[in-house]
Amino acid sequence: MSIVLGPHQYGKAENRIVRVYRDSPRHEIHDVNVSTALRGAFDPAHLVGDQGAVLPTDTQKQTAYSYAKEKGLTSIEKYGLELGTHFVDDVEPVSGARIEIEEYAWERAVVDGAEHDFAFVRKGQEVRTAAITVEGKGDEQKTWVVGGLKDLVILKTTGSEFHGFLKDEYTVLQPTSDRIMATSLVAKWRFITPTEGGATGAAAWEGFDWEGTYAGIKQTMIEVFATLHSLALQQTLYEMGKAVLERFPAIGEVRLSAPNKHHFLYDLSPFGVANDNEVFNADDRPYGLIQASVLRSDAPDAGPAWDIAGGFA
Ligand SMILES: O=c1[nH]c(=O)c2[nH]c(=O)[nH]c2[nH]1
Repeated sequence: MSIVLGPHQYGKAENRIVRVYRDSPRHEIHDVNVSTALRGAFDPAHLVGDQGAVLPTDTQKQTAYSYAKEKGLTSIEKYGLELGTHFVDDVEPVSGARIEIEEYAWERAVVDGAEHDFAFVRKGQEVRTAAITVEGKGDEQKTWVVGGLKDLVILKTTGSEFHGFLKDEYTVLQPTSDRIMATSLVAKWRFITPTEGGATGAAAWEGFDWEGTYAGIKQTMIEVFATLHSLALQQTLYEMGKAVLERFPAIGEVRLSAPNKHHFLYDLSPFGVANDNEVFNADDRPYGLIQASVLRSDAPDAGPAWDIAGGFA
C-alpha cells in the first residue's frame, strides 16, 4: 500500500463581479458570481510545496475581473467560455478548467411610468446559472456548456392531481384530484457543442444566441407547468424537459430538480367552516424531491459536463 494524490483542482471561488455598460446614458448592468477551478500539472504543489506551476488564485481573480472589461460580460455562457479557454490555452501547466457562474438579474426602476436609465431594482426571481468545462489544448480541445436556472418559484392553484399511487401499511396519504402544485425549480440544460467548421473552444460558439435561448427555455418550462394538467410532479418535469428539447435543437439534455412544496388543505371543520380548496398550510419541510433527466437518445456523450466542481464539495 502507498498513499497517492488523487484528482485535484484549485481556483478562486465566488468572485462577485458587477459589470456596468455606460456607453450611453441608458446603462446596462450584469451582476455575477464567478468561480474558477484549474486542473493540470499541480502535483508538486501538493506533494512538496513547489509553486512553480501554480498560477495564483489571486491571478485567476484578476483575470476574471479584467475579462469583464476586455472581453465583455453580457451572456454568462460566452464569458465563461472565454475565461475557461484562456486559462487552458495560455497557461502552460493548465490542462482543464471549470468555470461556474451565477447571475443575479436587475430590472429598471420605473419612475413616473418610465424605465429609469441607471436605477435598478433587484429581481426577486430566478438565478441564472452556467457551468463551462474546458479540457485539452489546441485541436484536441473540448468544451462543454451547461446553462440553467435555480430558485424559479412557480405555483398553480389547480390543474394538478395525485392518485392511484402504490399503498402499503404505512400509507396514509389521501388521493387528490385537485391540489396546489408548487416548486422552486432547478433546471440545467446541456448544450450540444457545435462541431462544424472544425472550430474549438469559444470560437465554436461564435454568434450563438445565448440570451434568446435562455429566455425561450425559461418561458417554455413555465408554459408547460401552467398548461399541462398534471397527474404528478414527475410527469410535469418530464413534459417540461421534453418541450425544451423539441423547441431547442442546440440542447441535448435537461436535468430538473424540483422540491414538491406541499400545500396542505387546512382543517377548518372545528369552526364549522367548509374549506373548498381555499385555505392551505404552506409547509416548508419535509418536502418531496423529484429529480429527472430528459435527453435525446442520440445526445453526444456528457463527458465531464455535469461534474459540478469536479465532484468536490
Ligand atoms: O407529484 C407527486 N409525486 C410524488 O411522488 C408524490 N408523493 C407524495 O406524497 N406526493 C407526491 N406528489
